[in-house]
Amino acid sequence: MTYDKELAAAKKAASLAATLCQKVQKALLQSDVHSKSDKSPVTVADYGSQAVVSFVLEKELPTELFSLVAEEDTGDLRTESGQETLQRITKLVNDSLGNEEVYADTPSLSTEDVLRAIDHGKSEGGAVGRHWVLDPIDGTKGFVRGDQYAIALALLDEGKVVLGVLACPNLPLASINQHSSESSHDKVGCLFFAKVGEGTYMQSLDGSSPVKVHVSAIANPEEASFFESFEAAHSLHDLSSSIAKKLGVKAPPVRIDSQAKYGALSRGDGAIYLRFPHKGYREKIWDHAAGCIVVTEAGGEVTDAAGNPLDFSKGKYLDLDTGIIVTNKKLMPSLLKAVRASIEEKVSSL
Ligand SMILES: Nc1ncnc2c1ncn2[C@@H]1O[C@H](COP(=O)(O)O)[C@@H](O)[C@H]1OP(=O)(O)O
Ligand SMILES: [Mg+2]
Ligand SMILES: [Mg+2]
Ligand SMILES: [Mg+2]
Repeated sequence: MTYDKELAAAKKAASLAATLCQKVQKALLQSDVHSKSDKSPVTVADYGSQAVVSFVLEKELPTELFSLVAEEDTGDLRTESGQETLQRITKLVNDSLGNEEVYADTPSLSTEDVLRAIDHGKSEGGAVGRHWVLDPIDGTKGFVRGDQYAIALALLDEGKVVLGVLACPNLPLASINQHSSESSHDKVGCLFFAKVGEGTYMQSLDGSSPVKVHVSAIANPEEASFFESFEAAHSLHDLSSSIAKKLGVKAPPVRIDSQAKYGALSRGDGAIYLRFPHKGYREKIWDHAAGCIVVTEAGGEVTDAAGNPLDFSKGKYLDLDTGIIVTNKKLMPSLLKAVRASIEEKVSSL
């Protein structure tokens, strides 16, 4: 079947990367968190995860042209002060791969091999051919806090997302909606995956059989709950709350980090996800590609604030009107109306 071997490789790559991230999150030292030039945090796990995914995809799909658009680059790791960090990343990567029987005989990667694997992620993407799209840790701030994060991997074919995998190591296997009990949150670690035209499935990261998931069927906004960023710096919480009020949503927002929001929405834990970055922020394709197909294949819709579908064919960035909104097909028309009204109010009050 189409993209079968690509999906199998993507699941394997994201699961291995998740194991690496879990190990680092457990032992996280302050010295593992560095600041990039845009002031966002990056850890040895972000780099390690990118190296592992890049290595596994190339190994598993040797006959295909390999193009990867990924978040991290090796600039800081090639400096004098980056050498110790690079050694640590290399050890982490070798430990993760060494634990896999199939790679046990592969010679250990050198620091140069690791740099090369990370640098594979330099592709610009676009509308022609196939490109893998990776966020090695989406929600680094959540990761550093000990909260939610995701390894998000998708495949673009001629500008369209054709498969997506979201590994969410800290997301409970049971629903996180407001009616679920705390005790049902004990078992964590979800792997969501979707292939175009074939639906979305979830399994546990430790390998249970996959179950098909669907977005919430709620049609009455009063019964809906909505997700937004944990970090207020990532999304305008006041705009989301004005939209929710207009719609008649009663429940308070559920704030969690990363594309785990798309995963949770795809299985109906909540019905709406609203994201309105501050002025001047440009959304990147790796922050939405996997989440988008996971939600749409589960029966949901993902659009910008003007109601247009997201266009992943323009390179690294998404050119968007104002924000991103996600919900089921029944709620979308009234949600879009509330979004427009709230944005107009905001503009006229300036
Ligand atoms: N200033 C910002 N505005 C919006 N999103 C941001 C900003 N800085 C980083 N991000 C990205 O937002 C996503 C997580 O945000 P949220 O948890 O709010 O959904 C991540 O992709 C994060 O990148 P990163 O992958 O580096 O963590
Ligand atoms: Mg980052
Ligand atoms: Mg991200
Ligand atoms: Mg990231």
